[in-house]
Amino acid sequence: MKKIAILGSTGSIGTQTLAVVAANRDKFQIMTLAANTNDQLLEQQIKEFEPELAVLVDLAAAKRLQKRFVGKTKILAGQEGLLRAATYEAVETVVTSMVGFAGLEPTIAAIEAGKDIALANKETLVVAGELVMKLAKEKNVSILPVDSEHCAIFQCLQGEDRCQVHKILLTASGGPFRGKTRKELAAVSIKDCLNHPTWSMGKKISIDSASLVNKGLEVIEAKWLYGVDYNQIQVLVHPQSIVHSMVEYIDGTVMAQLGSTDMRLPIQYALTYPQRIDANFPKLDFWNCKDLTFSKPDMDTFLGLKMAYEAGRIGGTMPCAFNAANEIAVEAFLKESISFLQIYDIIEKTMTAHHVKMNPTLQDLYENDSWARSYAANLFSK
Ligand SMILES: NC(=O)C1=CN([C@@H]2O[C@H](COP(=O)(O)OP(=O)(O)OC[C@H]3O[C@@H](n4cnc5c(N)ncnc54)[C@H](OP(=O)(O)O)[C@@H]3O)[C@@H](O)[C@H]2O)C=CC1
Ligand SMILES: CC(=O)[C@@H](O)[C@H](O)COP(=O)(O)O
Ligand SMILES: [Mn+2]
Repeated sequence: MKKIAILGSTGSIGTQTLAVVAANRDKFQIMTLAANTNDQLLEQQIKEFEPELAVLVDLAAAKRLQKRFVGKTKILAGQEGLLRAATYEAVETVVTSMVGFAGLEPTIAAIEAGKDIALANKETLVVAGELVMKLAKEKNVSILPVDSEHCAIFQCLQGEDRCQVHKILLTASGGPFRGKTRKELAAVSIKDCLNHPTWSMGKKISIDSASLVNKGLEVIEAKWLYGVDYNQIQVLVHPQSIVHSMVEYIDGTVMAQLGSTDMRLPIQYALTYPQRIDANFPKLDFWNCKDLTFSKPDMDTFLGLKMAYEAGRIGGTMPCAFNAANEIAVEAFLKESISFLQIYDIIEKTMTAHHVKMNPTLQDLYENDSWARSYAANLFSK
């Protein structure tokens, strides 16, 4: 019985993780759950999975739940509660399914406490990949990728010599605006952005997929997970999202992982690795597969990917600034304060103004995240 914590249990990845657990009650036990504000859904989850500890970071939401909840589960509030959920003694694996930079602190706390990490929160490695991977090595904990592409790469690397990897072929759906011109992107709405062609996901990652910032974040995530150079990571637009990514070896062999567009597969694999267990979700049906196509991404239109490569190659605190500017811009876009294309402007201006610090400490990263957030916010709130 694997004992699990889920940070971000009320979100897209969190609820799908609970679906995997519900289908395999003999294999997994939920020890702690944490979310931000959604007390109604967290309460339902507590009733169904009976964790020992549940946390709402938002103090008002936690208070509401503490007032009405009767049961054995202890309910805590705030950041302190979140860190308790991440480091809870009996937990073996922490699923990091919170969104954004907020995922960094509890992930580091969980690694410090010796927990294996099923990593969905890609922002953690974008901001602090070098530090996090080093810490995981020191603490002898596994970082198991949940992101579908990174799970695919991980599977393609099994049993192989990593020194013989020629390149990683990272697939991208192209998002809802694949093929569109910059002019056409000017007036896109929130609803257009959230209409992802192949995946159903939380709002922030859906906007990131539309801007190709998500693919940029994934390039940096792959760099740290697999220790490759940026020129060894090639993005391929594959609109069908069936080939989840590939690895090309020095002899020209290409290994690919294919599967249905269902996040329960990578989530389950991260929780059962190195074993596989039966799927309780639809498998790929080759009779109904459309053509599998691959093409070059349009990085001159979808600047999110181009700027992420730049940020990654510069290194130091630049990916942290890139990420913070994007988070601020996406939040503003979702509040209808800026247009879609302004997301790119805000990232670009923040990166241009940023003074990079190489080999940053965690403290440096926190300071640079704060700096980039306020710089980015000032670009449109004046
Ligand atoms: N969705 C997907 O298919 C995929 C997602 N990912 C990555 O996984 C992560 C989660 O994405 P997704 O599930 O789509 O996001 P959602 O927006 O659906 O869910 C986010 C979750 O995080 C919680 N949360 C937000 N802020 C905080 C905070 N400060 N403290 C504690 N909990 C917080 C939310 O709580 P509440 O509901 O209470 O606000 C919610 O449970 C992201 O990093 C994303 O890039 C990666 C690959 C695929
Ligand atoms: C499901 C998943 O892993 C997402 O990160 C997905 O990759 C988004 O699709 P895009 O390829 O459109 O960014
Ligand atoms: Mn992905």
